[in-house]
Amino acid sequence: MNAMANSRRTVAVITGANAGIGYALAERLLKKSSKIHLCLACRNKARAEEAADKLKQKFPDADVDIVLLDTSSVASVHRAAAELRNRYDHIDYLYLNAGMMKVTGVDWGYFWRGLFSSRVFYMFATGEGLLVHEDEVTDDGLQGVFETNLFGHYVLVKELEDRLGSSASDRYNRSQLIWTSSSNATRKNFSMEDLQHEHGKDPYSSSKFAMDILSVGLNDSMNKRNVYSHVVCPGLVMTNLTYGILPAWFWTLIMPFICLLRIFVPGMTYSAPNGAEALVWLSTQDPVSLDPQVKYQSFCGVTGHSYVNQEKMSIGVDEGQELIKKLDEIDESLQKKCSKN
Ligand SMILES: NC(=O)C1=CN([C@@H]2O[C@H](COP(=O)(O)OP(=O)(O)OC[C@H]3O[C@@H](n4cnc5c(N)ncnc54)[C@H](OP(=O)(O)O)[C@@H]3O)[C@@H](O)[C@H]2O)C=CC1
Ligand SMILES: CC(C)CCC[C@@H](C)[C@H]1CC[C@H]2C3=C(CC[C@]12C)[C@@]1(C)CCC(=O)[C@@H](C)[C@@H]1CC3
Repeated sequence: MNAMANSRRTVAVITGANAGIGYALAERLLKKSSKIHLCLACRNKARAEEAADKLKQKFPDADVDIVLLDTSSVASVHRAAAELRNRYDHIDYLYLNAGMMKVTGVDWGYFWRGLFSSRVFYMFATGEGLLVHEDEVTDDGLQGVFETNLFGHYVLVKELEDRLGSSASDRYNRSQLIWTSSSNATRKNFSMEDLQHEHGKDPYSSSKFAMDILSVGLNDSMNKRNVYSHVVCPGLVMTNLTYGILPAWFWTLIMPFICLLRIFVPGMTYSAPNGAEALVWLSTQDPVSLDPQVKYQSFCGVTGHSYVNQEKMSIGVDEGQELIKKLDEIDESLQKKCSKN
């Protein structure tokens, strides 16, 4: 880890760290170096404490604490950011991982047609068009998937700006923003005119594509301050998110099939530690040498070994700037609403 060589402690904050990929990431980071200070940013105190206790049991010397953060509430994001600013004068790694997807069903007709078509492997790798989604409106009046996956994280980054990077070009002052995006992110599901995806059918894909655009925009505006942003796809991982699509027993039953499918679709990482591969790998890289136009994917071989693949994206810096401008407008209008109440 690049900040390790410095005498001050290395701080990593992980959102959605109490379960799934976020928790596996926490474990893998501690396995790499028990000197890292971890902060689990979670929405539920009991679940966060349980995860922190589990980590401390496995790594008795580890420095692990929690902060309460609900990315679907701007007030909660502001409170969490204030708490994090209080505790740390510098954040080295900010993992923007918390996320949700509300699925009401699988389009099995589309699945069977896809199975006997040329798009079969693409279908397994991206899940594009296979799921039937729903969304909700948050107390902030925003679309739930948009606010949870993207907007709440954007506000967090903004609020933590003075704890990220530094204008001094010292490499130990660098910070990395690492977003858990998805191979399911597709341009055709995203519109700048319908950022929150109020009128579309795939809010998850839209929020993840917006994440890819945002990361490109943030590099453009923040690299000069030594802040670097990258996106990751962990592959298809068995977590509460996938158990919301099909039951756990089903996924366990078809595990041999999924492992075999890795010959053609290496994104079938299946386990959370495998899925965390690219997230861990990024923390070991010099961010200056990384390409902001690449999505870092966790891949897995048939024998079960995980590795990182790089997939080129094609996103304009101007798109990134436009998205940031629009997110700032939403943020301002929410702040105005709050100050009136
Ligand atoms: N599983 C997969 O196949 C893939 C997952 N991803 C992405 O990986 C990330 C992690 O998901 P995964 O581990 O699979 O799923 P899990 O459901 O296991 O974990 C999601 C984490 O995010 C937290 N979370 C959800 N909503 C909020 C919120 N409003 N505020 C704060 N935390 C919240 C959950 O908290 P709680 O436990 O309280 O619900 C949990 O800790 C997500 O961004 C997801 O989109 C990307 C590609 C594939
Ligand atoms: C394999 C089984 C016999 C049939 C399962 C069919 C679908 C339910 C899955 C096939 C590809 C999967 C997939 C995802 C969800 C479940 C599938 C559609 C994701 C969209 C989950 C969230 C992500 O972010 C993507 C990376 C996944 C891509 C693959």
